[in-house]
Amino acid sequence: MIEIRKLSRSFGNLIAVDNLDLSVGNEIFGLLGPNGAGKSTTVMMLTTLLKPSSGTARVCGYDVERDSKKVRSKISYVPQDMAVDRKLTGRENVQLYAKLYGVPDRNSKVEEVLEMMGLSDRASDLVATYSGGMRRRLELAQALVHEPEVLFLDEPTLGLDVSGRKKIWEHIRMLKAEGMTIFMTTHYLEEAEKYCNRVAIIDKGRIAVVGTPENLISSIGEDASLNDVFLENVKTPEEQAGFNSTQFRNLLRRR
Ligand SMILES: Nc1ncnc2c1ncn2[C@@H]1O[C@H](COP(=O)(O)OP(=O)(O)OP(=O)(O)O)[C@@H](O)[C@H]1O
Repeated sequence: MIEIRKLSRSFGNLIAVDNLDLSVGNEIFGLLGPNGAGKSTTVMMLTTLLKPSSGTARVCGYDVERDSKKVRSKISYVPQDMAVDRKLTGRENVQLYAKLYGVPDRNSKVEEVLEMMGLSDRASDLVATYSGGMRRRLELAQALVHEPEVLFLDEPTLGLDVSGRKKIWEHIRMLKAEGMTIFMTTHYLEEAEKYCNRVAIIDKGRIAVVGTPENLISSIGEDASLNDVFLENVKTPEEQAGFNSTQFRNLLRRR
């Protein structure tokens, strides 16, 4: 569903994404990495919102630069920041999207996705009155209205409480079971460990490791977790600055 070859993106002298190679099939795929690692930049290129500096990416067989319109018709993207209008009702938000995408049989499709996300009862209420979890589910409903083949999610459970996060994951898994490919970023490693079919850890624009959570964890040790895999593959700020942890502690002691 997604084929990335030697994909790079620079901002001035900064290389945000560096020579990325990755293939994603029909799965829940998690892109993990520290702040500033290049996750959002990668997602922005795959969703045609940002031009690559070099390399190629194909989504559903279409090139993100040459066939960007085709790509957009096959995907949906739920960004980190709010993607719904607080001054409209839930239903009006989804209707707006359905109209923009020229969805046939619009009204019944809108009701179907609202129902799917458990929002039918509150669909006539203003989004301003929704909880964070409901708003996230509305963003998903909106993203699903044109039946995308690939769904890109930037930190879908960020800021939600435990039950809100559980609900979002139930929906994500249901979408995968129905044949949708999910490409997501997250900082919640325990969620990625539990729910992603495969993950990649990216650091300073480069992929450090990619694989199933089970395989990555077993390569570290018996009682390990995805947190340990992450820490093993991502440089801490002091390591990036050329210190090892002992040097860093000594430096702090001297101050
Ligand atoms: N429009 C831009 N102009 C200049 N630099 C940018 C721009 N967008 C991103 N960057 C830089 O590119 C690097 C990668 O940023 P990116 O947002 O992709 O990281 P991220 O992994 O998504 O981080 P986070 O987890 O904090 O969201 C960072 O150093 C960031 O400051």
